[in-house]
Amino acid sequence: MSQPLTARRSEGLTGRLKVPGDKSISHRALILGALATGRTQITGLLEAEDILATARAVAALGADVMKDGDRYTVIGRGVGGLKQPDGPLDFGNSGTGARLMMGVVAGHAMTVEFTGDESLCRRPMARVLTPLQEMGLEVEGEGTTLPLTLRGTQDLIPLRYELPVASAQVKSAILLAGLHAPGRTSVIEAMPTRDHTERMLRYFGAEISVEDREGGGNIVTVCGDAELTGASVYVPSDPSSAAFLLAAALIAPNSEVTVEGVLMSPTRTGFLETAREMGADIEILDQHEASGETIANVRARTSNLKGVTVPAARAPSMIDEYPVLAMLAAFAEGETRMQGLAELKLKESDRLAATAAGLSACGVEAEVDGDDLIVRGNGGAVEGGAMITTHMDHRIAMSFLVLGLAAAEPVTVDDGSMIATSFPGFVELLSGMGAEIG
Ligand SMILES: O=C(O)C1=C[C@@H](OP(=O)(O)O)[C@@H](O)[C@H](O)C1
Ligand SMILES: C=C(OP(=O)(O)O)C(=O)O
Repeated sequence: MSQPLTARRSEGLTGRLKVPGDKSISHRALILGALATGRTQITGLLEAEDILATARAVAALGADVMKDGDRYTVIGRGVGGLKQPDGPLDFGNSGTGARLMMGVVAGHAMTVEFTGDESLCRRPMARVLTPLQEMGLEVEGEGTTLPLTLRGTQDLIPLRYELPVASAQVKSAILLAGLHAPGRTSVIEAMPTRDHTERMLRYFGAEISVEDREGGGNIVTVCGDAELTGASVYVPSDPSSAAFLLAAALIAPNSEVTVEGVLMSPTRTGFLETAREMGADIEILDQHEASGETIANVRARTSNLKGVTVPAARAPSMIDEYPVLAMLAAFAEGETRMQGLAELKLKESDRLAATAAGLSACGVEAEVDGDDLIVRGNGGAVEGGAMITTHMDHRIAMSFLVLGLAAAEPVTVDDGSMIATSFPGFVELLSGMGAEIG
């Protein structure tokens, strides 16, 4: 059942708060925990629908997943040791969960049906299936969208693969399959994407190397027949979730908000870099290392913003933040052009089209020009007063609710229920900052 939500113009948003754990690291902690021998303890795991779907999937494959207070424990079955599940694996709305687990199932002699919700069943899977089929995975039928039945094998062949799209999900699926293949599996990426799989694999004891690729990017190589050992994982706050609260503070008058313990991996900080180029008053405080990642407190204050050009090369480091960046652009003076965003058409919805349509409905000049998104702000005044179609997309819902906090008229999103897929507590945290939302 859809749950409309409305945000009204609010002033003086303030607070020092934490957002839930990083979604990418949470998926990987559960998956590597299941593939390791022994006990993996995870603190700060994101308890959102996408992650709970991955937890159910690894449990269906034979790992023990237990919760005790705010700590999760996974008892793994070792690389190649998972068992045939009794029924289909349902990944709900989550592209990451489905695609990474395809890499895992590829390395086991089992037949597994993968499925998901209406949005996930529209998303392209060939990008993962093609390299995994080269390694030995079999796919029943001709389809390349879920539901799909996959047959893995214990005799995977190692692969050297050049990514045709900048995608951490594809890279990770191949590396996870590579754990099961004898020899070295390499993924060549022209643009560096988030590197959480590589970092965590090394932390769990896999042999993995990252070399510079000539002309830019990386060559990531994992050694097969790997053994992983259970470890303790701390999940820092998700920078993609933090971006919504920081954006709200930047556009709502008289606001100052600090988000604590945010993951600051350079593969994830494109939003902060771009917002600063737009003139945002953002400060990075108390930066330090924790569990092999850099984290910091991030403070944002109401700012006068100006339009900028965002180069395509920055896209992987802020791929999920473009819809909310577009909301900042709506309040900026002048044109913001976000370049090279073909991948955004393939997310939970076509985010380029959904963002441009929603902004136009709110009286903001916005258009899609090929793979670019263009937003023309007029320096602070946004009408609002629209009902936004979210197309089962959590980030579209959250972005337009943020816009509504600073628009002249209230903004309603047709369905806020999908927010729970990545950011449980979003509405409550904003309310706690003084926002009129509900
Ligand atoms: O690897 C990951 O955890 C993710 C990678 C990105 O997708 P792509 O790999 O498709 O760019 C991102 O959009 C998604 O939210 C999480
Ligand atoms: C694209 C996203 O996630 P996924 O691909 O895992 O569904 C997202 O969270 O914005």
